[in-house]
Amino acid sequence: MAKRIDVSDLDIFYGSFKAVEGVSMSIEPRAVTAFIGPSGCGKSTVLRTLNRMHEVIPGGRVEGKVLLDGQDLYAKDVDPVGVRRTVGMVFQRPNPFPTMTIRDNVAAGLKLNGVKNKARLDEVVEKSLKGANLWNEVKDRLDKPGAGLSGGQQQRLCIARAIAVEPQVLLMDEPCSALDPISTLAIEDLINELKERYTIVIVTHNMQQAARVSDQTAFFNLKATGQPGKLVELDSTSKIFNNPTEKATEDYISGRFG
Ligand SMILES: Nc1ncnc2c1ncn2[C@@H]1O[C@H](COP(=O)(O)OP(=O)(O)OP(=O)(O)O)[C@@H](O)[C@H]1O
Repeated sequence: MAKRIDVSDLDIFYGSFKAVEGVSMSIEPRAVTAFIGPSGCGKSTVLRTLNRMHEVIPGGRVEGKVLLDGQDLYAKDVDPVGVRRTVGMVFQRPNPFPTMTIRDNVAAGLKLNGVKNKARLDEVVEKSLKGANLWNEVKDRLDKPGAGLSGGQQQRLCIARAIAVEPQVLLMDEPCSALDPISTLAIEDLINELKERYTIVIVTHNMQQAARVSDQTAFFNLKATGQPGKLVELDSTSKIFNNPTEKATEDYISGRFG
């Protein structure tokens, strides 16, 4: 089941550096939310707080709240590993486990969770690869290494790996930036299908991509280097691109930024 995310008064730090300040927003389930904004404004940093990956970085900490369907992800009794299972992540560069077979790449998370039954694993591998629109291309080479696939196929393999453990939210940090236009379209089509089942948040530098794939867009900005990034506005994608409330958003969208 897709889940809703509510962020309130979030400040994010790297050691003593406050990278992001005062973010409050709601991310709708079964929809795609795009994070846009200039380099260094904190898009990836905010994304990583949504599954507690930020604190993996030495000195990384947050103040404020992130609620997943009302549950505080940063409450004392919450296990961050469980959070990362519920809120999956796909990275900028496709990062399949290179020597593992395609099948084992997809099954890796389940095996870590203790699933051993081969029939069950095969079933999930097929379902996940179908879900990632990769099954037809790899069904006859499941025992070949993941590294032998094209970049676009590897990224779809990473998406299959992420959805195999049945997360409720998928975070994507510039998932197409290392891909050619055809692979990019395949991933965008896939995002469009996946949003029927998942809450999706995508960081993208490509404004056309944000306009194509997202339902909501969040624009982040920063006043100057060394200052914390802030959320300027979050609204429906058509509003942000056609009639934003804030002048800073309009300047950025229309290329007058900087
Ligand atoms: N591991 C880190 N250690 C210290 N500071 C970091 C780290 N990662 C990011 N920062 C700082 O946090 C701020 C926000 O960075 P972040 O990568 O989130 O921005 P971004 O909007 O995603 O940028 P880009 O579009 O260039 O990827 C920047 O000032 C950056 O230098």
